[in-house]
Amino acid sequence: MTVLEDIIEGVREDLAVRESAIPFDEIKQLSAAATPPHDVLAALKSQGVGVIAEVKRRSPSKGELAEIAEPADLAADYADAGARVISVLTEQRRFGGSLADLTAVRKRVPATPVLRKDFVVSPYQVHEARAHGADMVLLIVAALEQNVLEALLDRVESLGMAALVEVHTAEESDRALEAGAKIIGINARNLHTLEVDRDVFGRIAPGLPQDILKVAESGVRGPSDLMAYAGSGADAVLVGEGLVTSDNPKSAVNQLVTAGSHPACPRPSR
Ligand SMILES: O=P(O)(O)OC[C@@H](O)[C@@H](O)c1c[nH]c2ccccc12
Repeated sequence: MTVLEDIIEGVREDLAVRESAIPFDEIKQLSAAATPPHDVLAALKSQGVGVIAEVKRRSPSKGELAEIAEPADLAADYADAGARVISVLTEQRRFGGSLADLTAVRKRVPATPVLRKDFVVSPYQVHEARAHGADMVLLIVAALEQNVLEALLDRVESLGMAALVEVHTAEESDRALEAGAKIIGINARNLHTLEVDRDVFGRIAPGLPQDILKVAESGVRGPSDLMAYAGSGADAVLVGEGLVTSDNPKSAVNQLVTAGSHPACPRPSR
C-alpha cells in the first residue's frame, strides 16, 4: 500500500463516523446556509505571484512540524502579511488537523479566502467544507477515478467554491484538464513515496493552457524558490512547512509576498 492509499483508508474511516453523526441531508442544509463563498479565482488572478499560506501541524514525511495551539492566530498573521488564500489542513491522523481548525480560521479571517486541504473522496466532504466556511477545496487527481473527480469538481463549483486540482505528473494534468479544472496545483511531492522534486513544476506547467491558473505546491523554503517557480509560470505558491517552522511565520509570509509582487519577479503572461 502506498502512503496515499494508507491515508485515504483512514480518511474514509473518519468520514464514516462523521456521516453517522450528521446525515448527508443535514450537512447539505448546513452548506446551503453558510455565508457565501469568496471569489477565489479573482483573488488568485490579481497582480503578481500570490502566496497560499498553510496551517500545518504535522506531515507524514517530517512528523511534528509545529504545535499551533491557536490556528486562528496563525491565520491572522498570514492574512496580515498578505497571504492571498489560507490553506487549512483538516486531515487528522497524519496532519493533526480538524474541521474545528477550519471553523476557527474562517471566523478570524472573514475577508480572506480559505482552502480546505484534505483528501476529499466524497460529495459529503465538499458540503462539509462549505458548511465550515471553505471557499476552495483540494481535489487530488491521484486519489480519484476520473468520473469521481469530475463529479466532485462539479459539486465544488455548484456550491460557488473553487477547486484546486492537484497533479504530480503530465498524465494527471491531462486528466485535470479533461475534468475541466481551472486551477491546477502541481505538487513537487509524490504522494505515493513522499519524495520532493522541485523540477516537476517546470516540467508540467509550460504545457498547460495559458488561461489555467497554476499553483506550485510544496518545497518552498523562501523567496528564491518562489522566484524560480514564478520563472516557470506560477501564479501562486502553496507553502506550509517553511512557514510553520519559521521563528516568525508572519515575516516569512511577508518576505514571500514581497518577492511575489517585486518588479523583478517573473509574471504570469496572462
Ligand atoms: O509543507 P510544504 O512542503 O510547503 O507543502 C505544502 C503543501 O503543498 C503540502 O502540504 C501538500 C500538497 N498537497 C497536499 C495534499 C495533502 C496534504 C498536504 C499537501
